[in-house]
Amino acid sequence: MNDEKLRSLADPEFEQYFLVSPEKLSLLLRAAEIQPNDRVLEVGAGAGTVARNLPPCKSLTLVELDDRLIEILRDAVPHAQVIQGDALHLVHELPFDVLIGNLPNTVTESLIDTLPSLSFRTAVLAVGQSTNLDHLRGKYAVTEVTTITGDDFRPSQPSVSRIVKVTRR
Ligand SMILES: C[S@@+](CC[C@H](N)C(=O)[O-])C[C@H]1O[C@@H](n2cnc3c(N)ncnc32)[C@H](O)[C@@H]1O
Repeated sequence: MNDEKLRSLADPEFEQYFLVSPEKLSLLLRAAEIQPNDRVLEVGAGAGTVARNLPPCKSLTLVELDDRLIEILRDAVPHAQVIQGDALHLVHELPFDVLIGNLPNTVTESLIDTLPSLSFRTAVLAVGQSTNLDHLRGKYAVTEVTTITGDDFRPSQPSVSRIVKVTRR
């Protein structure tokens, strides 16, 4: 999908900025360490710019709240199961080994609070610059992968986010 189409799809109400930087996508994918037997869940999958770059895995499920993007995701990533709904509810219902998410910061912070109640091996999440992750550090190793901002996205994202990797100790 070209830049113009991504810009026209983006709805500020949903804080939609789609990650397109090949360098940042590659860092994100490397951090996720997806194995062929993994069940992968991406929450807030947007237009599929991350999902279509994911390596082969046992199953790929994409959750997106905005119903305008559901058919676009199905076309962009035909091998994925695409579900319209709220990630904060669906993470409790869907099984996964690897979780990937670049959601609005307030949603991510709620997701982070709920992580200890979920069963997974690795989560790779975009978080705000000031999002506090200290409460995860006892149970999980939390490492910073990279920062993403500006022209890493279409449209350009005004704020800076951090991609963090969370793995069970
Ligand atoms: C910043 S965009 C990122 C899209 C994609 N992950 C990427 O990096 O290109 C955030 C996406 O999360 C979706 N979203 C917002 N709240 C959500 C929620 N509660 N559950 C699922 N998706 C949500 C938005 O509609 C939007 O597509």
